[in-house]
Amino acid sequence: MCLRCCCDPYPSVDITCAFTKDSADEQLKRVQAQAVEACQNFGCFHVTIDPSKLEPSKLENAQLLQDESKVKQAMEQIFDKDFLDSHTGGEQIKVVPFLNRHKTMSYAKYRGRAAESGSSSNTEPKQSWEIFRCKNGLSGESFSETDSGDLSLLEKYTKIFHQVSLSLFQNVFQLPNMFIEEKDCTCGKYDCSLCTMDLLRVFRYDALEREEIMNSLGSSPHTDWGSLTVVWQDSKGGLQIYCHKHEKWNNVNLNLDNDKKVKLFIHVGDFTSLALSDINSSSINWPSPLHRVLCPTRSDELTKDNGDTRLSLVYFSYPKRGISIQDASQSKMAAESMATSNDFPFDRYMVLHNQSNNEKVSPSAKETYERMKSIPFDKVIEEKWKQVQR
Ligand SMILES: O=C(O)CCC(=O)C(=O)O
Ligand SMILES: [Fe+2]
Repeated sequence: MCLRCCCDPYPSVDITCAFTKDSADEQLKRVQAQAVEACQNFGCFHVTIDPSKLEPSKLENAQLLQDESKVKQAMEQIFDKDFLDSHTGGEQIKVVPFLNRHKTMSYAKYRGRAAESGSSSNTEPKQSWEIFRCKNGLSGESFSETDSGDLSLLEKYTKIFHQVSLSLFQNVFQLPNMFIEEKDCTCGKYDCSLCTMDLLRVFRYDALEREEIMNSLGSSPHTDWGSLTVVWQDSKGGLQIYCHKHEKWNNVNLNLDNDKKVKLFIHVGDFTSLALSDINSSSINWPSPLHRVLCPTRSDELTKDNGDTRLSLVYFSYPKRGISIQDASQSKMAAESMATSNDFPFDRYMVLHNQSNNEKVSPSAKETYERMKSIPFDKVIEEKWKQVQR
């Protein structure tokens, strides 16, 4: 059983050179080693990127993430009450179309507080918008006829996060290209749908009274299902990671230097962790960290209610369509053998748990792994989305 300490502080790696240098470069080799070590020891790490050292074409629109107040200002527009009323008509779940920069339709989905996203039966005190990198990701759903230009900003953010994720897989981790879908969506052109499951979610967490915070978690404990998650959180913090060894929740502390660097936090997801682990032994090579989010504390001045909320942008990367855990498995033994170890901590992976609220007896996490490992992961995720009623 893997009982490595993964208490804070979490490592921080400046990955700017991953956008500019080729793989023979010594500085990039050091960055690769630091990032891989962070993934092995923690399954998560901070990254910083210095846009002033990049030509804009290397990471388009990186400046949109440079300044916390600008991100918050932009995102407050889409959570503004009047904006929500006019685009969702007061509904708690609504797909809203908007004109993208190609002047064709894209879609974003709003979820209000009553919309449950996880396994617990309580309402989580947050609102969110989500957008798929695939233009047709939401197009099959019913939507209103209004169009909102403000939502097109979500596509720009999606693109930045995708470029960061791609650069990590290709230039930093140097893993095979099946862990991530590189291509832009062309579904409009070819009339297919969901060419990639990659998606951005923007969360706005309510500020709560101090006594309420532990009873009403912003996000209940979970691991992320996919290849990799990229998180931008504002200076309220609130993201916490669990250390299994010390049975302790640790804050993901922010570096608040006003140095104009883009500051993100990276999580390894269940897919990557399962593919890189040696399932025949008991060892997790790259853990998929258990994490949760605490809501911010409400200040005494009621008028400051809005300023007290916490904002985060969370981007989920998934493997290429059609790829199973077994296809991506880096352990030849695990890829070939049917036998899996009884010591491997399958229970730690949310993707292997039935997250629906129905009472029926679920198979064990190990049994689920056995069944799931050879199924294309996009099919697995479609089933998971049904479990959490998306
Ligand atoms: O809001 C955050 O910082 C993280 C949320 C999260 O963990 C998730 O949506 O999977
Ligand atoms: Fe998460």
